[in-house]
Amino acid sequence: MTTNPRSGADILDLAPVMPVVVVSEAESAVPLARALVAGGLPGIEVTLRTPAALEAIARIAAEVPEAVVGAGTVVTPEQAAAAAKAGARFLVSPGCTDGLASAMADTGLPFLPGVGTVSEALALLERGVSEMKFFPAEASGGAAFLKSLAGPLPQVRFCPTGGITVASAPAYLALPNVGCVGGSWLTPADLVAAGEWERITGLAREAAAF
Ligand SMILES: O=C(O)C(=O)C[C@H](O)[C@H](O)COP(=O)(O)O
Repeated sequence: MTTNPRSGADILDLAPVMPVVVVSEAESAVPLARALVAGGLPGIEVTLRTPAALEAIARIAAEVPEAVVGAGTVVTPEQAAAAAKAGARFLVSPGCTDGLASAMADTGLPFLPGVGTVSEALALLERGVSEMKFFPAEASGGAAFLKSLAGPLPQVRFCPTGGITVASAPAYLALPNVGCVGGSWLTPADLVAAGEWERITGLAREAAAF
């Protein structure tokens, strides 16, 4: 069984790539998680964008103990609590407010709050948070932006997400302040709908080797 992450750093260290998945049917959650784990990616961010998301998190937590399932797209305090109740082992948000950061901290789970600017990163540092999601990565300046931050803010490590592909991931991962990258390219909707689990394992294996 994979160890539960206890800090933001533990989340970043799960694997080079964090699959960001949108689950439309709760029935696909378990085989999807198994396919990613088989490819070497234990950490899975299930976005709270679909009605099936909380059920998907609960099923993965109960049935795939080798996976470390987290909730993504946490945008309200209520969602943070609901995701924790469903069995999420970490939380990820695309942006952050004081209220959301407090709600995520109150769950006792490790979390990666989202930032897109230096000032947002500074606000989180003031709260003692030094691991963050950088979103939307490509649209907000990409690897060049994060490279610029490594000088003034060397204590912050990021999981850039948003527009990253198998081709652009290595440039991010080469930076000292990037722990892992997030992306949805590992679980294309058509492969999930068709139950093409072996092909998803293949995409995961390629990413796990970064
Ligand atoms: O839902 C969230 O919480 C987000 O922050 C958005 C996702 O992380 C990105 O949509 C994934 O990015 P793509 O790999 O470009 O699909």
